[in-house]
Formats: sequence, structure tokens, C-alpha cells
Amino acid sequence: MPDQASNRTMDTAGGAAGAAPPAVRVEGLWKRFGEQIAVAGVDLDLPAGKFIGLVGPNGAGKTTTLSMITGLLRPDQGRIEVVGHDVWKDPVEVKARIGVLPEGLRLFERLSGGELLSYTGRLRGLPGEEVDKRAAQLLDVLDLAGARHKLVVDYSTGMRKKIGLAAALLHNPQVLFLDEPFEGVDPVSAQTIRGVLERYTASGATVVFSSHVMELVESLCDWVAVMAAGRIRAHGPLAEVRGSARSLQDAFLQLVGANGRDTGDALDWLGGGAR
Ligand SMILES: Nc1ncnc2c1ncn2[C@@H]1O[C@H](COP(=O)(O)OP(=O)(O)OP(=O)(O)O)[C@@H](O)[C@H]1O
Repeated sequence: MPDQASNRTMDTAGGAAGAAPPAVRVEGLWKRFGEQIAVAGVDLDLPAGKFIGLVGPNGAGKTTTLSMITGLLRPDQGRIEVVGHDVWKDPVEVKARIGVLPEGLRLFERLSGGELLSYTGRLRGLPGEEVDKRAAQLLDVLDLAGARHKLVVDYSTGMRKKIGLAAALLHNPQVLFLDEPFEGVDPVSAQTIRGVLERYTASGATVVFSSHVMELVESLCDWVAVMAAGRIRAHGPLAEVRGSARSLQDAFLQLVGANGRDTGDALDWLGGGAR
């Protein structure tokens, strides 16, 4: 199974002179919160036009990394480019090209779903007519048309994810970042979101999403990066990262060193009705 150093050669994006830049290029990225080093020297190129999964155990540094890449959190050290533009030197260029569905998404709760999209589209500088057309189509595809006049505060968890996704897609970004996009989403809605994202990447756009659900990553992604303890442990095409392991789940457990971990034998008081 490849480690970070050996598997840099797998990355085909941006390798040749004059080739299109990768969707994301990260060099020497660090972030510390007090004593806690959340991101410990990440170097990573994410190829354009791929469905990319960022996976890792709780606390691995995924959200912190995505927040820095999307310009929401300033790195302590390091450089980040999105489609060739420096995120921190050229934020307007970058923000015009990305869509973000962050973890714990904050929305304008007192707007209806329809109003939220109208507002977002106009903030993005799209003509009103175009915003209305795209908003109606997105609401329809995401099965939110019936809730377009309902206030966002009254949306369910899954509906919030879907309206957040619609808002992130409205300006047709080149790269879409999604933090746990399927959390709290029912299987039917998940299938819908999946269809929208597959269509989007098939057109050459890039999706980068973080998830703990390996089966989902394995079925959706063609490229993965595995993160643990603030570092990238492996990255590359799905089949190469999975290597000879039976599944991505097994490869992941080997990579993050969780195989053979205590499965709770110490909790001998738990279960069986014993006092
Ligand atoms: N604002 C913060 N202040 C202090 N520590 C933080 C902060 N944000 C993140 N951390 C710490 O940084 C580390 C990485 O957190 P992060 O949220 O990036 O992990 P993650 O991989 O997204 O985890 P999860 O899968 O559980 O969401 C953790 O140890 C976390 O406690």
C-alpha cells in the first residue's frame, strides 16, 4: 500500500510541463490549535475532473484541512492553490471557482429555500433570470420544489444538506468541497445527491468530499486521500490506495493502524444483564 512519499508519482495531474493545473495543490500545510497539531505538514495534489474522497478517523484533520483549502481558516504555514490560484493571495478568484458545503453549515434560517437560492445567486453576481432558472431546476432535481416557500429553519437535516448543496452548485463552480455531505440524508435523497454529483464530475468538474463511510467513498470516488493524525497516509487512484486489501475499509484500517485495536474487552461489565 502506498505511503505519501512513494505514491506522489501516482498523481498524473499537473505533472507535465504546460499541463492543466491540479484542482488543488497543497504544499507544506500546518495548523496548530494551542498544543494540538491538527495538520502536520500536508503536501497533496488533487487531480481535476475526479470524484475525490478525503477519509480519516475522527480528529484526523480533514475538516481543518478543507477549511484551510476553502479559505475559511488561515494556515499557520503552507501554500494552497485552487485551479492555479493562491487561496490566500487571490481569494476572490478562488471563491468564484469553488462551491463549499461545510460541516455544521450555517444558513439564513429566516429565508425560505427559494429565497436562499435567489440571494446566493445574486451574491454570486449571476443575472436574476439565470438565478431563478437554475434555482428552480436545482430545487426540482433535489426534490425540494415543494418546500421552496418553507423557511430554512423548518427544514430537516437532510433538507438542509440539499439546500446547502444547491447553494454551493448554483454558480457552477469548478471545484466543489463537501464535508460529510451524506450525513443525516435518507437513502433516496443520497441517491439523488449522488446522481447530481456524478453528472457534475462527468462534465470535468471536481468534487472533494470528506466522509467516514468507506463503502460510500469506495462506490463514489475514483481517487482518495487517507489522512490520520494530521498527515496524509496515502493518496492516489482508489484501486492503488486499496492495493491488495479486500476493501477500502480494510486498507484504511491497515493505513491508520487500527487493525487489532482493542474492541472493548475491557468493558467486561457491559451487557449480559450482569451487575
Ligand atoms: N477550533 C479548534 N480548536 C481547538 N482544536 C481544534 C479546533 N478545530 C479542530 N481542532 C482539533 O484538531 C484536530 C483535527 O480536527 P478536525 O476537525 O480537523 O478532524 P476531522 O478529521 O475533521 O475529524 P472528524 O472526522 O471527527 O470530524 C482534532 O484533534 C480537533 O480536536
